[in-house]
Amino acid sequence: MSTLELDHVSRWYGNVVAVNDVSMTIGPGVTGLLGPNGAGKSTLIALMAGFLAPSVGSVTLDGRPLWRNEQIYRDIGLVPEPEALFDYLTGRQFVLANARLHGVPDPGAAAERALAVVEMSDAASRTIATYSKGMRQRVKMASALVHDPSVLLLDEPFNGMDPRQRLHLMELLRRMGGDGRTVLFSSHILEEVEQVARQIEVVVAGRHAASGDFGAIRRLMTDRPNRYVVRSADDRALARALLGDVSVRAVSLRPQGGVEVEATDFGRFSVALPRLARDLGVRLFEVSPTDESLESVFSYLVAS
Ligand SMILES: Nc1ncnc2c1ncn2[C@@H]1O[C@H](COP(=O)(O)OP(=O)(O)OP(=O)(O)O)[C@@H](O)[C@H]1O
Repeated sequence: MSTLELDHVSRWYGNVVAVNDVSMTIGPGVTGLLGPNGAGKSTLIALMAGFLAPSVGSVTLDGRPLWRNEQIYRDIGLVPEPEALFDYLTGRQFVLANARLHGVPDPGAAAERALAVVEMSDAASRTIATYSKGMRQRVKMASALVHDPSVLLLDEPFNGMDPRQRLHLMELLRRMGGDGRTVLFSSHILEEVEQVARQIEVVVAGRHAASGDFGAIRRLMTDRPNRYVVRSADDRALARALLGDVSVRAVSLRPQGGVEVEATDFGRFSVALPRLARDLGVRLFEVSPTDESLESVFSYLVAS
């Protein structure tokens, strides 16, 4: 059982602050590292893998510092995001090379075991150039697992996978977590994370924005104020009525037509709007959210 600990960690590249004063503890089981593009997820994973030194703060595995600590690499498996594979090698040769690099006692047996775990034994004699995206991901996973590490770190492992490959990988991650390994994977998609991860850590613009199980994170995201544009046959009358409803925090008439509504409670608002329109005899033409982008959800989390 292994626990990764980040204690007030910052990392900058020149004058770009990629990770800003992050403290978090990653224990056994599956943890999802959620954040929009550029949030600092890859930098955090590189810090946890011992590939990068923190500019400030410390990253430890069971109390041992990760940076420049060769012994610790035996405990860590990393599945990086870039497709840096050797296409001319077969899957088996690639995994075997990694087993040798790690200096495992019986590299041949270790490679076969790792290939079997990711269900790649049958395709192991083909060159990597002939693999699909999902197969490439699995062979990377096999090479990360070949030395049987207690910690597995995966950077955006679901990117570019089709639904079947996605389900397969989710199942594999669950199994790894269930075996007591400390598994952390990054993603920018909440739905993806909540299907596998027991614990979710949210990072935005280098900062640690939220932490909890998926229920807690989901609540944080859906309870934020929601903005909608409503177009109707009589915007002014509708705006007046909406302002009187508890589910609505602010209403404004847009110069180009339509009412902009800030709702505090989406559930109540979705019931109140059609009821008010019906009572007023006003026809509704369109209701559309104005800020459903993931970035706006994340910015709300950081601001709160
Ligand atoms: N080697 C580098 N030199 C300069 N800036 C960097 C370097 N690596 C990352 N950055 C910057 O640090 C910030 C965080 O990048 P990082 O790749 O860690 O984020 P991310 O959440 O993994 O994003 P993505 O999902 O797009 O890979 C970004 O602003 C990025 O441009």
